[in-house]
Amino acid sequence: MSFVNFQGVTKSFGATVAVEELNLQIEQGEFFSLLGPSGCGKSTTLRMLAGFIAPSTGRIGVHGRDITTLPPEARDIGIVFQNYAIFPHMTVFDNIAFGLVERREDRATIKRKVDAALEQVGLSGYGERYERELSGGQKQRVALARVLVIEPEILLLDEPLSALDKKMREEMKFWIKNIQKSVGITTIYVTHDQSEALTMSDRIAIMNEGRVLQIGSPVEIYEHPNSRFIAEFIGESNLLSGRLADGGVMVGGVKVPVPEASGQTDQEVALLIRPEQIRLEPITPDETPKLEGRVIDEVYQGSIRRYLVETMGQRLNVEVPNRPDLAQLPPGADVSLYWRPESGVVLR
Ligand SMILES: Nc1ncnc2c1ncn2[C@@H]1O[C@H](COP(=O)(O)OP(=O)(O)OP(=O)(O)O)[C@@H](O)[C@H]1O
Repeated sequence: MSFVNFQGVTKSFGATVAVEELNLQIEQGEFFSLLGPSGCGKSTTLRMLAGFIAPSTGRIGVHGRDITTLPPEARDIGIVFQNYAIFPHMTVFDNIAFGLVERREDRATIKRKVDAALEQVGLSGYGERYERELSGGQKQRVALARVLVIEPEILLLDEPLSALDKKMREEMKFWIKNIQKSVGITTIYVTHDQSEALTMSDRIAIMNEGRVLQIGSPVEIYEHPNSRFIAEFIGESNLLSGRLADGGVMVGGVKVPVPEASGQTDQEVALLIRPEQIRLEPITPDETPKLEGRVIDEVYQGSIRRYLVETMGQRLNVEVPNRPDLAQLPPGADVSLYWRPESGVVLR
């Protein structure tokens, strides 16, 4: 039996179906992300688990207990939102102590637990500060400490990094993941940012229009997306249109080998190739490459060069590391293209 169980959960707001027939199992200690575009239903899912809204149909279970109709305060769940919900008129110490005071813990225990929480989030010595004296990242650390100190069974994080600047977001991604691992708390993270989900999660559920389209590890989701929607939503993608053939996909008169191509010959498919999987080389006169193309555009982006290459009547994005041993290819250059057959994913 999984730790968190959504069974046939649907939530409608009038005519809007925010979440439809959700069946989701999350294991104890897992870092699980709900990822999807705005309006896909991820916050609604989280809010139903927290008890802020009730499902229209279906059941939610935690640790073998049916919590579908329990009020939020009767659920053992902590939540951190996008906007740092810390009290401005209280010190950091008192903010973190808040839940413990409500539970009427004694002063010595409160002091010990708050000091430990401050240390855990790297804010020892910040106890006497007020919200206005903290950076955005520090405020989110306080918000997290305030939740962790009461040792909930489940931690819910609703876009906790989206109000931070890019550099702080990068730093906090690793920091949150590390803290989650060291505490071992079952965590459900809501985000529309694929890089956050890929970096932090054990597993990711990709949602769209109220439904879960795929669940898998970051590697499974990125390397084996099960639909065009996911291929395009996660990372950069080239989707070549072609038709299934024996051992490959026919693209513009060329058979591109693929590892497995079950399905009907001649069926229309898309062949996904990630930009970083393609190797580009200048064509030398004695070469007969399998795939030839021409550079249409080149964009310098510091650590990589991005090329737009026309081949087999279609255009591909190619990402090449900026290294002295890799040729720089100006627009107009004739090139050969290589990738391993197993880098291609056939999507229907
Ligand atoms: N209280 C509400 N009343 C009416 N419709 C709602 C309500 N809450 C959410 N919805 C609708 O339900 C759908 C899913 O919303 P939800 O907030 O779960 O999406 P989301 O994936 O979290 O989006 P975002 O990333 O923009 O927060 C949307 O169409 C939204 O407009």
